[in-house]
Amino acid sequence: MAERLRIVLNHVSPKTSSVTSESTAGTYIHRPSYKYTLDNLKLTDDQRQFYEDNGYLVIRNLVPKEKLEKYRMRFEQICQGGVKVPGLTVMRDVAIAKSEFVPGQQAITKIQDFQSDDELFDYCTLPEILDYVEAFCGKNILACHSMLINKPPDPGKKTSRHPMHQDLHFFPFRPAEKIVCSWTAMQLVNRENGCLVVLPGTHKGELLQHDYPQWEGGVNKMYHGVRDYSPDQPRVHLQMEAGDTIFFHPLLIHGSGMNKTEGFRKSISCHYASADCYFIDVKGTSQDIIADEIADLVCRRYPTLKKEDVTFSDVWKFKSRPVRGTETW
Ligand SMILES: O=C(O)CCC(=O)C(=O)O
Ligand SMILES: [Fe+2]
Repeated sequence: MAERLRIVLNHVSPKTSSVTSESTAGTYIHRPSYKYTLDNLKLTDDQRQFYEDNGYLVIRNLVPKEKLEKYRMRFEQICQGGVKVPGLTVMRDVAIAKSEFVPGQQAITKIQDFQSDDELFDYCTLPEILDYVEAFCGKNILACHSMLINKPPDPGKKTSRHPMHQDLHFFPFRPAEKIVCSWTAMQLVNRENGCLVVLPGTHKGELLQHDYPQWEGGVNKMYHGVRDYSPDQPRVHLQMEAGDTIFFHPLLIHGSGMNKTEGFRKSISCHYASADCYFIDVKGTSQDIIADEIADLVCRRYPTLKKEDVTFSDVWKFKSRPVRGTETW
């Protein structure tokens, strides 16, 4: 009987590796072992297995176009200086003097940390997205890192590229499988304007050493890349339409290409973590350099703070907001 059950279950679920456990009734049953996803109602078996194997999943047409238009308009208002958002980080391109909205100012490549702006933070609270996030983080979800990325037309120096990296490099919380990024294209994003590039399966590896790449034309602030990255590994270029959303694991190696068009390429993203995540001390690890850089940035913004008082963990706790469930860090 047990042998027959084993054969039947293996036959039904040939793609999932299985572990054998003994049920209370004493019968051997087979449960698929999943490392990167939780039991959930949202993902189909194929989607779940795809994420397990590849470390990412694209859901087409997930975010309504009207929402994207609202986020775009809010971004424009912020860039024009009409709205001040407390805590917002504005990043400008190293090489491009021509801004999209305010002539004579360095181009804004990214705004980060819009947790205190209800209009942009609306993206991080969308039920369409959180229903998927539950499959990775569980029921108590914190939005911990929000970004709107505005990849500028490349000035010919290739500075619009985003080096290949793992997002976990920036985070002092674990476990990695309880963290996920949602990244939504706000327009057509393709190889011409610099789509996301991923190395499937790299989420199964370790957190690697990151540095600023040695690029001739300069590198944008915080654009750390994987050291000794081998460009020969299989890579996938993800062409996406407005509203298409990718969910990906924080160890997945990814980056984005040069923007060869005349327009700014826009996407919006949020990293989520389970409220059950715990903090680690990054002293003496490969994350030391990013912790130090972030502490410098915070001290420049709040000059009354002393660097030794700014802990990497506190910065992340400060930015994070519960978006499903009530638990927090
Ligand atoms: O949108 C992009 O170009 C990629 C951005 C990214 O991966 C990041 O900021 O961590
Ligand atoms: Fe990233």
